[in-house]
Amino acid sequence: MHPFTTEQQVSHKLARAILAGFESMFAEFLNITLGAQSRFERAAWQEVQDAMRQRLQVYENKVKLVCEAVKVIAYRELDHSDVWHRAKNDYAQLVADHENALIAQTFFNSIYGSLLGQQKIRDVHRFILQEKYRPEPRSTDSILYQLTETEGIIGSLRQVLNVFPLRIPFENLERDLKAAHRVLEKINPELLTRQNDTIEFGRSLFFRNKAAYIVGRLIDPSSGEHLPFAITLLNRKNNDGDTCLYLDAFIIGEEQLSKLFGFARSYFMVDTDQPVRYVDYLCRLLPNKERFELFNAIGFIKHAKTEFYRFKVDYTKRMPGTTKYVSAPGVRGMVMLVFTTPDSDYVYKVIRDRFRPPKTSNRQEVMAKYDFVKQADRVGRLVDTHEFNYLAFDRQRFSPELLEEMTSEVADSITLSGNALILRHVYVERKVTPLNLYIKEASEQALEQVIDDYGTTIKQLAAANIFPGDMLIKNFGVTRWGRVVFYDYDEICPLTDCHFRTLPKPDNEIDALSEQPWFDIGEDDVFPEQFPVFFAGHHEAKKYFDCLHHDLYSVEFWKKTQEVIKSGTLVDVYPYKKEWRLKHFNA
Ligand SMILES: Nc1ncnc2c1ncn2[C@@H]1O[C@H](COP(=O)(O)OP(=O)(O)OP(=O)(O)O)[C@@H](O)[C@H]1O
Repeated sequence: MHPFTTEQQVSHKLARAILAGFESMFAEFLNITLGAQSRFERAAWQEVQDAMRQRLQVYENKVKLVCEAVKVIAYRELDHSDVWHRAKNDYAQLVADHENALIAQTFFNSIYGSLLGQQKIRDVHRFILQEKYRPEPRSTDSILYQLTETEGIIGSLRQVLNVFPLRIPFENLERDLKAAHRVLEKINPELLTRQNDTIEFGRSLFFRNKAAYIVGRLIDPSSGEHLPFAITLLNRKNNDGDTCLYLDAFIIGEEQLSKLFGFARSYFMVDTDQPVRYVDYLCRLLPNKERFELFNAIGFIKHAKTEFYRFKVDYTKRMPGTTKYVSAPGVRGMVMLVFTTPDSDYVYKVIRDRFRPPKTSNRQEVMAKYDFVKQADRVGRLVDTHEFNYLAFDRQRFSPELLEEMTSEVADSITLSGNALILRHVYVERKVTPLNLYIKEASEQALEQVIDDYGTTIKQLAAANIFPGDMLIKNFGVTRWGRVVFYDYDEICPLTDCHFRTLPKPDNEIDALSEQPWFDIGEDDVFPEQFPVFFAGHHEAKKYFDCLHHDLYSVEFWKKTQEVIKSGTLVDVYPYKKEWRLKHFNA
């Protein structure tokens, strides 16, 4: 007698097919990641950009393929709830001892969600909230090296660097170590006197853009206190034309490391098949970062969404009953309805059903712009977005004003069902202080600093071939570290698509006095001379900008930047302060 019913057999096949799909997805993701070292050694920066984009596609492409296979396997039973319930249990058993069970479970959720429509999703069919599917702490020994500091911190630094067998030699390691000594003397002299600390660091390098990082911590064995660090390796050609390594920075402390893992930066490539353990470890180094932020930082953006959902549910449970979702502070968007709670670190952005004039784009175009940002090198200046479909909220948690606005402005994106308000489509972003609000409260010194950084942001984005489109200061925000970032993406585009022009001179009085443009303006035309309008009503801010970034008003600046981009030059952006860069201390 056959031990299985047809339905049981189908469930088991589904579980196996999805697991095979997951393994194949993971292998592709890993293969691209494993190439990071060679791309770094060859200084193949264009390939670095291409690989980053390619890796972002792997998950969704694989989900599509597996869905097709699953449709064939499931056949008549495709929408049988109990078949999927059993498939989930079978899958749970198959991945019980899997190194990356957590990510594999997310993959199952993605397949189920894609095939059955997110609306049908219930917890019995996916791995999210049940306690038994929550992450358990595991040992991180297998991903770490430990050394005991016997020759002082600089000697240990030499030992750490020798652990990684890169194909290119150091240009002059002793010079760099001396420079590191001088930096520490200035920034943290106490560290130079420490003895017998344990130095612990990840076995895998973290690659991003043109850099490779060693990430770890110094542990004081007597007190158990620890201090996270990152070592930055860069490369360049020496006088003989050979590509050589050099140490660019030895960054120490949680604040510095936190900036390195900031939400406006691109994703790291960490060549490991144990990413979950890396996240567990990074959580130890950066206790102020959430798990989903760290999964995101190393490129597991789909699994980061599962972790975000857990975080959101737990956070909401802890929220006092009186705390409500309200409109985000700042100027209301014409395209986006944005809400948050006063204490939350995140905002939710929903595309409005109708855009207010003068906006002329549509939902698809806006989504394409947000997608463009996801694929771009965000150079630490574009806030990362997490796109969700069918994200559920407790309706009681919305303030009456917001609920009213939502039912009239984003009715196409919400479903009200009992106590739940389900957002069919929403972007989640890290909350920052809108620049227009920040400058109202800023001291003279803070104002000068932030306006300087606003100009630098525009320049860094330009160098990375990104034109924000709408550069009004209300569209920029300030992070808790005082960095300016951009968050309004509906007019963003590649800089090389823009046509920069000088304003034509009127040759008669009627034209000169006209309030409307009297000359033809193409869709891609941009007139930098008009940029001072971004400061409408902020005279002090404009004064600093005029002084520090006057070049942004000239067509020459923009055209020159376009030429540099077209020549294939990729911008250098350092995710740490100048003071930490050793080059300033080289003798
Ligand atoms: N990440 C964020 N952190 C804090 N506030 C934000 C964030 N994103 C948006 N906001 C707030 O929501 C408002 C509208 O957001 P956003 O600029 O993205 O919408 P929009 O409709 O595209 O705007 P616009 O009408 O300028 O095109 C902002 O002015 C700001 O006050």
